Amino acid sequence: MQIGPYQLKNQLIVAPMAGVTDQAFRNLCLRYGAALAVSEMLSSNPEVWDTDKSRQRMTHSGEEGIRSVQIAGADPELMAQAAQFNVEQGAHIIDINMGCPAKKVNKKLAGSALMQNPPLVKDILQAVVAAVDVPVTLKIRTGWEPEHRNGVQIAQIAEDCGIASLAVHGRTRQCMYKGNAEYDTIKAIKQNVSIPVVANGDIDSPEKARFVLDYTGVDALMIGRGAQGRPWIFREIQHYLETGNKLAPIEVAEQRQVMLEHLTKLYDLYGEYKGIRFARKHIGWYLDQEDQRQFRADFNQLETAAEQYSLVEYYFDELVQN
Ligand SMILES: Cc1cc2nc3c(=O)[nH]c(=O)nc-3n(C[C@H](O)[C@H](O)[C@H](O)COP(=O)(O)O)c2cc1C
Repeated sequence: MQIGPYQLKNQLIVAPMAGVTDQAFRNLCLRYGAALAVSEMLSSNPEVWDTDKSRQRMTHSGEEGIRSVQIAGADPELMAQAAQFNVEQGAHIIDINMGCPAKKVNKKLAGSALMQNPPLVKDILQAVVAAVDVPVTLKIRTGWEPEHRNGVQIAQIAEDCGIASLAVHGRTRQCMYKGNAEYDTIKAIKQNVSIPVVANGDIDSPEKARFVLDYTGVDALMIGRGAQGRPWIFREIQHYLETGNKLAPIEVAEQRQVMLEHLTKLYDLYGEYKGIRFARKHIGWYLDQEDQRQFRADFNQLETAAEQYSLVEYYFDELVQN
């Protein structure tokens, strides 16, 4: 798939997930074969750019691959300024978030609430596309609510405004994360625009990836929660798409190495206090089985990076010995 001047090496993209897809996690996914990883959403409100959180999200040094930075907001002028600012900070692609149902975002009528207001969508897209020389991509849901699935209309507006590619999460705003993602609207969108379309929602296995590609005819797939605690899912899916065969599950030694590296990167990125809190979330996803419950409980009690690191090492040493 082509996004402006960038030819993606395959059809797999890491979904933006605030609080999850930081630089440490994006780099792991890219190493395991994802062609592109979209950053966590950044507010278009300049008043918050000077916070630790925004600064962390805007840092790209050490970042591998094509840098796609997501912005969120509802004011065309502020969105245009945010896009320019992030290009100055090193973004290669600007992604606009019209897919987020979070209350905090929607109160300000940003994220997926914008889909209720197609003229405003047009104003925002035109302003951002005109403001920067890099490709601008858009992420939407299928509509505002199940009775108003206006994804096709918004997609056509996006195409007219010069959006370089469109990712669609197969739920409406009202559905939040309930039920299953539906792919019929995504298929209809693909049939009604000529810009690249990316399918998103509930793609969590190689077989599901194959199914969604075939069913919708889209150009690429975007994977979010399926990669939590499993960044190697991109290798598994790519292998399956290429060969039709499933890879053996990841070896214990490799999983150990990935988790320990991930911990180190989290401590580096956030410092010890915040790093150990982020680590609890990620380690909980890596080791999420019922028989790993005691491990998780023990891990979550720890208050230093050194103890967390040692407990993960110990866990794997025990696993190899038994
Ligand atoms: C914890 C979390 C944070 C998210 N943050 C964002 C975000 O910042 N921007 C965005 O466009 N979507 C965000 N999303 C939505 C995802 O990008 C994706 O559309 C959704 O999770 C469905 O894909 P999945 O089933 O592969 O997870 C978030 C989802 C989760 C679970």
